[in-house]
Amino acid sequence: MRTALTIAGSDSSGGAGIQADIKTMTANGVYAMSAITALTAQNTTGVTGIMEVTPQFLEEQLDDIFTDIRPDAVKIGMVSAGPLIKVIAAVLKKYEAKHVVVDPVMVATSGSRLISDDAIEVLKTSLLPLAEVLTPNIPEAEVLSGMRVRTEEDMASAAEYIGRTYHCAVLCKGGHQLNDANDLLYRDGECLWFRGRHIDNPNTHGTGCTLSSAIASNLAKGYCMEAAVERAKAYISGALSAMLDLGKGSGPMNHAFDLESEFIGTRDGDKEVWL
Ligand SMILES: Nc1ncnc2c1ncn2[C@@H]1O[C@H](COP(=O)(O)OP(=O)(O)OP(=O)(O)O)[C@@H](O)[C@H]1O
Ligand SMILES: Cc1ncc(COP(=O)(O)O)c(N)n1
Repeated sequence: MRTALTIAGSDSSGGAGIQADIKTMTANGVYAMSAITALTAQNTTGVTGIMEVTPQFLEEQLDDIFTDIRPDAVKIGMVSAGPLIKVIAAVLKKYEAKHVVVDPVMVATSGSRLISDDAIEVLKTSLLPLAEVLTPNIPEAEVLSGMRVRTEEDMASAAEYIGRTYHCAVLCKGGHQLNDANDLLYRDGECLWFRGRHIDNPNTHGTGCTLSSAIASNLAKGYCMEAAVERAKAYISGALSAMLDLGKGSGPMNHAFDLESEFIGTRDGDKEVWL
């Protein structure tokens, strides 16, 4: 079985972060491992607290993983502080990690800030150059390129600038802002559009985490970048189409849409009767 590692923050409500990544990797047929950068106390309405791990403890988790079960791909999500980013960069180099997917998480769907300003600078100088592919959404692409992104042409220009600067592929996601389901892949001087079907579902908590983990899983299984993105888009469309509706805010998706999940008891009026 192929293996994948997520380096990210824990989401107590289970829809984004480490929890979304492990569900996605499992559903995409790879063995999932995790190195946790921070605990967050959050639900679908917002993040109420962040507790970072120490850089030493993150390094210990990563050393234990790489010296035992080597990941075939690595996905990096929320890393809120510069010293943690430096540890990740050093470990990826030390173990010559393959298929590194970086989702440059900056702000949660609920609006909460998930990275400090100085950490963005460390991200740019030490982590982005190690990535095979970056997956910014539009606001993140604006921060990384210093450009305003308002049109599809702007998405292509920003992705090209980021790709040339950090020598990697860039998947600029249109979600929630320009065109929801249409993403642009810049790779080796060429732009390729992935035009998805817009799904009318307001519950999009964790879409970015899920897409990047699905790409990492498919790279781990040996698919080329274009096929990995295509398959990841199909997976996220399935998870959104399942129309799960949990929580008071922008809720999570159904990562296990392929598995049976209905209540098997019966109903007596308003009451659930257990078998
Ligand atoms: N309503 C939708 N219908 C179909 N696909 C969607 C929809 N919303 C988002 N997507 C897809 O989900 C993926 C994640 O994109 P999105 O822009 O939502 O990421 P993000 O902003 O980083 O997510 P997050 O909510 O985790 O911050 C992309 O492939 C995008 O096209
Ligand atoms: C731990 C963690 N990582 C990432 C996100 C971003 O996901 P979203 O923007 O969908 O809230 C999050 N909310 N929490």
